[in-house]
Amino acid sequence: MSERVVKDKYDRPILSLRITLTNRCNVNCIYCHHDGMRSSKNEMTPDEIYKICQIAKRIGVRKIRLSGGEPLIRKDIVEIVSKINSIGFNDISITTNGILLEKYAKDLKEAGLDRVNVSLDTLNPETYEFITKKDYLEAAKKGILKSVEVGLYPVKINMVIMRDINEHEIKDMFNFCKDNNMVLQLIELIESENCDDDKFSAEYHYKLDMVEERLSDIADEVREREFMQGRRKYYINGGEIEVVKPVDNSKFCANCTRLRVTPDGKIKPCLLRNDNLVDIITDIRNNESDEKLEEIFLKGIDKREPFNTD
Ligand SMILES: Nc1nc2c(ncn2[C@@H]2O[C@H](COP(=O)(O)OP(=O)(O)OP(=O)(O)O)[C@@H](O)[C@H]2O)c(=O)[nH]1
Ligand SMILES: C[S@@+](CC[C@H](N)C(=O)[O-])C[C@H]1O[C@@H](n2cnc3c(N)ncnc32)[C@H](O)[C@@H]1O
Ligand code: SF4
Ligand code: SF4
Repeated sequence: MSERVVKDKYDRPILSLRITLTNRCNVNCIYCHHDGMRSSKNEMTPDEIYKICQIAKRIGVRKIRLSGGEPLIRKDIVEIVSKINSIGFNDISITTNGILLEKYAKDLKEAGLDRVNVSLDTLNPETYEFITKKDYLEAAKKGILKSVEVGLYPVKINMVIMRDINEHEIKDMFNFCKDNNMVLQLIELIESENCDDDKFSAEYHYKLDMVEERLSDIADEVREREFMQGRRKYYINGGEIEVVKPVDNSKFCANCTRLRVTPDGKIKPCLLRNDNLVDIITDIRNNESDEKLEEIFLKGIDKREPFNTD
């Protein structure tokens, strides 16, 4: 039997769910968009997250991504992954700053986590401290290597590229990734109303078009991820670089297949909008039926619109 696929009004299939587990974090990155939302009271419990994932599975979601804030500062993170794993998704992943990964990587793997994306913008301790306001570079690196060691695969390194801050470090970071069998993701800085410093994006924004051109020239192979915002992957000398260019990119939004959930249990149709959230947690707490909860999910999907259009 073929799996169910729900599409939105723009013919985009909903294949992945991104759950922001908390807005709290153990660092304070200068550019952080906080997954598009600041408030963080009333975080969902593991059972509530489990229920949301069960409904997601019913409507055909294949992939679950846990994010934050920093998802690993939730003390129940292993329990959350274990519960989600019992539902049977194709892919469960976490996006993390890596600082607590040395502690949790093995337990997360055993609980059913498939892979991690770890944010690391620099290998330079001073630059790391400038960006995050903390000196946790070594902890993050240890966490990254531990993830590789326990078999989370692939480990992806998220590097947000900023003018005059780390643009010159791409080659070093690529070598660090290649040497440790990891994928490098270069991310264009997104302007967001949820960033503490609203002038930051304009000052440090660095267009990745030239970088992509250069990668095209030297790549042995280029592939496109059709159901993942049409992103391109470049294979170079046995290493891999993916480029994430969400800014003013209508193709990126036209190929967006993910729905989001906020820490306090609202369906969030788009990273960059907060005027179309749909509350689902109230009905979960009222023990409403799965059919009713599915209807709420579908209402969230109905509100999806591409943020960037031509
Ligand atoms: N505008 C926009 N940016 C996104 C979206 N999803 C991810 N991003 C950006 O892409 C970057 C990487 O996100 P991750 O959480 O590591 O996950 P991913 O790369 O999207 O997912 P995988 O490739 O499956 O590992 C982050 O900097 C996000 O800000 C999205 O739906 N819209
Ligand atoms: C909000 S963080 C949450 C997960 C975790 N704390 C981390 O840093 O990986 C998710 C991803 O968004 C990226 N991000 C945050 N603010 C951004 C911005 N303004 N532009 C582009 N990416 C951003 C981070 O680098 C990280 O890879
Ligand atoms: S990007 Fe991640 S690690 Fe940095 S402040 Fe935001 S949530 Fe925390
Ligand atoms: S519509 Fe565009 S901006 Fe909104 S979540 Fe999807 S890719 Fe991101």
